Amino acid sequence: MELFTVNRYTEDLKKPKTGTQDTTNNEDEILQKLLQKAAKRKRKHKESEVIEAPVQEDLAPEEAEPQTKEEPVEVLEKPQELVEEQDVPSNDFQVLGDDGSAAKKKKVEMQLPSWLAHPTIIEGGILQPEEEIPASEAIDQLDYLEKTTCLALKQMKIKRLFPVQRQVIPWILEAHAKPAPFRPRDICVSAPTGSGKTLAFAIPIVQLLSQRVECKVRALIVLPVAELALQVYRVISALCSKTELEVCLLSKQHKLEDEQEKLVELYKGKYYSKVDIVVTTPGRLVDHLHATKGFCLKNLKFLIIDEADRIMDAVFQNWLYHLDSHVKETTDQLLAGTQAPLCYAELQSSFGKQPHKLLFSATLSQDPEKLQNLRLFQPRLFTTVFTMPVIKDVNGDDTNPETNPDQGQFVGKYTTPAELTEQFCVTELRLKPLTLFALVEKYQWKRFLCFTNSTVQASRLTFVMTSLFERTTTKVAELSGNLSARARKQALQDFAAGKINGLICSDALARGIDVADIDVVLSYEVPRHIKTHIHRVGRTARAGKKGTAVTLLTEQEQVAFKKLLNDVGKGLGEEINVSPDIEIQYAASYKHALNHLRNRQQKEKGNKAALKKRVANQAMMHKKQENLVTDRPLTLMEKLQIKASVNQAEVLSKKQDETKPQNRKTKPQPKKTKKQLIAKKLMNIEN
Ligand SMILES: Nc1ncnc2c1ncn2[C@@H]1O[C@H](COP(=O)(O)OP(=O)(O)OP(=O)(O)O)[C@@H](O)[C@H]1O
Repeated sequence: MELFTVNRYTEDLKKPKTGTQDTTNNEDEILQKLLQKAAKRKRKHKESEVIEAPVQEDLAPEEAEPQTKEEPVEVLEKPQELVEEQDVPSNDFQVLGDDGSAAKKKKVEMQLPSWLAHPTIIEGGILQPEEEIPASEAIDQLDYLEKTTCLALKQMKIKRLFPVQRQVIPWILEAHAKPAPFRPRDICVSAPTGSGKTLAFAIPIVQLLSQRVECKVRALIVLPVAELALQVYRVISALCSKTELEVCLLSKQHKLEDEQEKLVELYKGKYYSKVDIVVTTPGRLVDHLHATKGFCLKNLKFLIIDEADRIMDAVFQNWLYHLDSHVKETTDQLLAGTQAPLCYAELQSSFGKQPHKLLFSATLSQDPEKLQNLRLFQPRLFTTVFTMPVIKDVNGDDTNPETNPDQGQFVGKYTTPAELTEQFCVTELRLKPLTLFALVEKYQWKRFLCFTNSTVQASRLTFVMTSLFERTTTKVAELSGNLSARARKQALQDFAAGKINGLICSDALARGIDVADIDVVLSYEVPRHIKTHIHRVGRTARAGKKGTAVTLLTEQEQVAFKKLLNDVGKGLGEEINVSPDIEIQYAASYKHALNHLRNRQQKEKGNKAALKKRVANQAMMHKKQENLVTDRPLTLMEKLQIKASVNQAEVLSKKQDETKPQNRKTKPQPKKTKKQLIAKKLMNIEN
């Protein structure tokens, strides 16, 4: 896309006239020509002023549209602007940054690649209640679903397919039914949260792999966090229950050795794969690519990236680079390097050698160009964002801009589930926790998620809310990256079982987590990005069920948040409020809660300072001992190593201190651990 046009005037200068004319004469001639041109223009504009209908050939198309009578000021002003421009002799060069020329610049229109501008629209966005589904749509009536799949779906209590599944599943199955050298187009699917994207890729890959003879890793599903990977693993395992396919979950929640045992086996000096489908996080995948002998991806048929925009945004140990070198030995690389095959011969040679890439997300539309890092093969986009492709006439102009102003605007638009109601509540910053408490009490929400922007805030808010809810039946807990994987799993389980009513979360878990029947999702702090908002509110109103999302805003935040929503074609929603005298009503308990928090923070500060001092003292003591024991002084490297190990110990104990607020009452025992650590380090140095 061209952003600027720079005209270089070179022609006449390059061709000096032959004979007696020197360069000076030539320049004079050019100057004459330019002055003539300027005079000609002046004449033209004088004429246009007379007839009061200016010819605006230099203006952008929308500016050149006939002016209505309601805007007389512009009609008079535009010729004036043009006349003023003529005062400076034109030299046919476009001066960058020049104010006059900037006014003339044509509006730069976003030109999407064809595959983004012409998506396949997923029809039937609203998920109908089960009772209203016609018999013809029941899963056993769908001829593309195998019996084993229907059986598994029935066990999962699924009676019909959702729109995204109805569209994507047959498409993938059909694409793979075509003979060589046909290569299926890679696909990107952008559909709202809770619309059933997991089954949309799980069903076809399980069906297409179920007839395999030898067990090899043929499908790799990559998800951003361990909790999500576990969730998808469960769905795939349930689908595979009626087949011979083996599924394996790789995530940091398990020991690497245990996973290695599940992945491969060594028989008579040769490694064999024990699994067909691998569900993993990017980080863990890289660990196995480096450390697991026999973990082979050369037979990969499907590469599925869920929450694709999130995964492509983050670096995640450069996982794509590592994956690339492990997939297929072909001349054209999977994820980087040469272009996708263009001619028949290339297509034939690459047939079956590259995995079919399937990308899914609810917010894929932010910057789909990023996905090009994956070298998608003739990608196809499936989306529920309802905008028609731009229809251009032969001159490249939009044929009907008035009737369809949103045409072709896929990028930057998001859809939330139709069943979601969005609301907001305006409050003061100092009263936010109290407002949150009052809202839960007023609406009697028994299952809610409350999002904050950081783990520290999640931890503090949980503390205050626990104190506020002390005398009620409502129980809240923290669910953030602060906690260990096990603690997070436990919190989610307790919430699902109804032992906890509210989870106060950081955004680490805003994506993809599927917990049934959440009454309301609360945003305690305004999300920094619109994508975060879409994923937060998407934890409710899932699978066709109704849900509510409430954002707590201060007066100032309200303006910024409204803009954030408007930019993607959304509105603030309905305003709700709590009684204005909540402050008086709950004054005592709020004061009590805040005092508690203050004490806790002071204690934490004290603990940290004491710990730091203790660690420093230990390091000093140790150094002295070392100098006594060994005659020789420590080398620089040894000193650095000791320092690093002490620092590491310090960071570790700090982390433990932060992540286990409930254990803070127990006496810290860092002395022994640190001694051991230093001793171990020294042993290593000496060895
Ligand atoms: N055909 C179906 N019938 C009934 N329930 C379904 C169907 N498909 C999926 N579900 C249920 O809908 C819920 C949401 O599905 P899923 O997690 O796949 O959504 P998603 O589109 O991936 O959402 P997100 O973008 O938030 O990750 C799940 O509880 C799932 O069991």
